[in-house]
Amino acid sequence: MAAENDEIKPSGATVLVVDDEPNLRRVLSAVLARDGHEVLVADGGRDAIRKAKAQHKLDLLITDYLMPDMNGLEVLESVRKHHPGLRALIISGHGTVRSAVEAMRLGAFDFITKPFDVEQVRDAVDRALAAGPDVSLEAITRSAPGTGKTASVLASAPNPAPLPSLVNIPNVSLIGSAPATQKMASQLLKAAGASKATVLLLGESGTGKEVAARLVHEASPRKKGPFMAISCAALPDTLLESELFGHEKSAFTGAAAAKPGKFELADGGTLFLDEIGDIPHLTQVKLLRALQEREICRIGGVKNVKVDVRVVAATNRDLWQAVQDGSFRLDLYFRLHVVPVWLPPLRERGDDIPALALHFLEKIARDNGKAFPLGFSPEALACLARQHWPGNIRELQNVVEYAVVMSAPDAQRIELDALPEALVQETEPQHRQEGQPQLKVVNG
Ligand SMILES: Nc1ncnc2c1ncn2[C@@H]1O[C@H](COP(=O)(O)OP(=O)(O)OP(=O)(O)O)[C@@H](O)[C@H]1O
Repeated sequence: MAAENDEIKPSGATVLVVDDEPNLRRVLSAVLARDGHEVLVADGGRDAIRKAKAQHKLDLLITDYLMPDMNGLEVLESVRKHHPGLRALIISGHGTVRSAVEAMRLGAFDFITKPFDVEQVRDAVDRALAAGPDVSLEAITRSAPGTGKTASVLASAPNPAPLPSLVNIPNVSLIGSAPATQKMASQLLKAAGASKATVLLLGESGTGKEVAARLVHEASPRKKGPFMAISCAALPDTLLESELFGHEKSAFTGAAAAKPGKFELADGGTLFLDEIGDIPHLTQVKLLRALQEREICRIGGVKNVKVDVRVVAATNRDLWQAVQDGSFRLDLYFRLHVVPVWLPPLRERGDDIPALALHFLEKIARDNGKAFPLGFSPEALACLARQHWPGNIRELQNVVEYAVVMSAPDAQRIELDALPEALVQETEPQHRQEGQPQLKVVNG
């Protein structure tokens, strides 16, 4: 088995291993050398930069995240000045997902949490080497957008734990640190990295599918391209087709001028198709063709137009069930079900409720021109925490909005009596028992 694997592994690469723990350096060097790579070791960031500078050829950096002299992302940033496009694996025993997210955003290939399995590292090394140099390099060494600080300064901010934002990239703020949320975020970021793969977001209404779709776009190499969103349930059949594929002049009554559809408008970027489970049969056929051929034909048009679009689709329906009962095409299902990501209901990430509630409180108070209340009273927070939240994060947001409106303009905090009465009266046990995920994720 090992011998078989050895035959297909990339070998002969030059790898720099940076870790202040001698044992780890030893283990990693031994494993990599056994796989036929040339291994350089450094016991810290400065040593790594010096060695990288002196090195002509470097194919991969494996660096610890937390080291006494600098963190792994700073090492990556500096080393890349001498080795543009260098791939990196960041290893951390202190791996908050936030650092992982930051690492991926800055162009690290993978983030590995200690304790790790040697096979896991070998696998990550193989994938990083097989991927070749990172061509989106400028994005890594550039200053982090909108802050004026360098990305490494952001990443090394002391103790990220009190910050509620799990992912905070321009246009996207994904709040939450519950294990289910972390898993979701890490899957979304991995999906983002595969710039063409169709992503299918599965989750109940209000679980953050649009936020997730934006994250996939903004964290992907397509982020400079457009992000277009359309709700497939909100439009009558003919209008939906015209919105998706566009139309030529006089294609139908009222088509006074030619109009490009969302597929064309999203060229080079991402198209978010919300409520995909609701599209009519005929549109399913056309969508399938667009996904297969990567080209569309406007309504009333004669020529096909090539489009470079990544589709992120979302549904709160059980799509597999829809396939079973004949309302959704099997071939389209498989076209969409490439990278499925499950968005857990809020009741399965109860730990996120305080951070989400505070996030909405700040945002809503600001939007309403109110002074930002300091927070929630313990009773109010406890009440929020024990709800079942059938409407998920959107419902929590609505409740916070209600509470802001109901509170006195100069209220220092949100009290229990500012929350909707029905919520306050609800009792924990009944509602906790009700909630079961409504969706089945096939092969997910
Ligand atoms: N993790 C999160 N962090 C911060 N805000 C969030 C998060 N998830 C969702 N939201 C917010 O909650 C609201 C509902 O999210 P969103 O519209 O993305 O849900 P959805 O699953 O698309 O809902 P629907 O299926 O009803 O369209 C939005 O205002 C969104 O900004």
